[in-house]
Amino acid sequence: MAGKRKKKIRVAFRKNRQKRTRSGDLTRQIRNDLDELDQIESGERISGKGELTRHRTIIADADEDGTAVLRQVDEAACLRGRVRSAIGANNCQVETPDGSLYHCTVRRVLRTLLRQARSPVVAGDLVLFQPEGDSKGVIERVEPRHGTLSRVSRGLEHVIAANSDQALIVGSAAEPQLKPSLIDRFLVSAGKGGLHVIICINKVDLTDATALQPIAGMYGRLGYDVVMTSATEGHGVDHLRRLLHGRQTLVAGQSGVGKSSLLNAVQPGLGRAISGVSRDSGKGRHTTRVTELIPLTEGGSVIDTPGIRQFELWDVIAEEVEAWFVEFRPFVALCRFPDCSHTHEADCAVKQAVVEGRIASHRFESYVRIMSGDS
Ligand SMILES: Nc1nc2c(ncn2[C@@H]2O[C@H](COP(=O)(O)OP(=O)(O)OP(=O)(O)O)[C@@H](O)[C@H]2O)c(=O)[nH]1
Ligand SMILES: [Zn+2]
Repeated sequence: MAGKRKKKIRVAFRKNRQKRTRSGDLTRQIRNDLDELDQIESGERISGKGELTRHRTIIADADEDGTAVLRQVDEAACLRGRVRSAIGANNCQVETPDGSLYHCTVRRVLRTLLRQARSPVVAGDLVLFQPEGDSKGVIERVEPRHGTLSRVSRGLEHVIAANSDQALIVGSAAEPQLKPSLIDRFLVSAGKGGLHVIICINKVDLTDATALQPIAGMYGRLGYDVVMTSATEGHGVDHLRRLLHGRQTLVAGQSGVGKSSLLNAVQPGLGRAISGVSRDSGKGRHTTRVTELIPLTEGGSVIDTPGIRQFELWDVIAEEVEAWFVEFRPFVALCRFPDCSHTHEADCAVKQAVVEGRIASHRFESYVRIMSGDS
């Protein structure tokens, strides 16, 4: 009997979908999402026709990048805010423009729609939520995102944070050793996400700074801001503070390079936990576990992210990787084959430029590793 009811519901749902598809107001993304919703509802979750009807009327549109938008939200009853942190869909901190904090959950249908993206709501998201009392609420809508950083996790896109102007990519001169290949991966993702990049090399107190000049100079010539810092000794902190002032900055980098220490130095009193403290208490590394937006008192905000060991790239196609290796550009047109991937082909002008020292060999090695799917 229950089976019969589910079948009826599925048919009604499908008919409705076909009708709307014909009228052309559903994008391919939303059709996929509806398929998934269908599957879920044909399973255990649906409680009755009323609920199905509610879903049907709520689901209206999806933007091309898959960000779902629920058009029929009662905007007058909602507040706007920015997500400070999101630990799963039931635990989001949202800040309104007047500085009030709300502890929000995410409307179930929105979660279902965005399930495939694995990131229904992330730090930095601009949302519309229905307040419940003074400090709680339900997120009804996530505005289309810009300025994102993503990575792949179990084959799915994992948006780390949204709506930033720039990414601060932190590496350390030592402990752990600087990993240019990781920086190069970040550069591709940040470029793809539309973020300006600042490369920060921290812990310069641990090495001879002149040894870092060639690599700093190389990234500088490629057009990235480069800043050398020592969070413990204060070196370069004023420069970094100026670069962050008034902007929305996403902070990323390997674990232990000093991201939290740098933020504490930029804004004294911030009190971000640093790895040394947790190591003493025996809790090991990866101190920053939650991606969190922190307003800066002098204007702007930073989004601190957990350290990332392996930064896999999301859905990058060959042409895109090439686009973010900006120094390849003058040579690409000179390759013998117009679709040259600059890996195995003969008469490749990019490879020739590497041999002649006009492209840094470690940059070319990073490129080859990314193209071969190595992480
Ligand atoms: N010598 C030196 N040590 C530093 C510097 N900055 C940070 N450290 C130390 O490096 C360790 C890691 O610092 P964190 O600030 O926790 O690093 P993190 O990048 O935030 O680490 P995760 O939270 O795991 O991502 C701590 O023991 C810091 O004291 C620096 O400029 N010089
Ligand atoms: Zn080539």
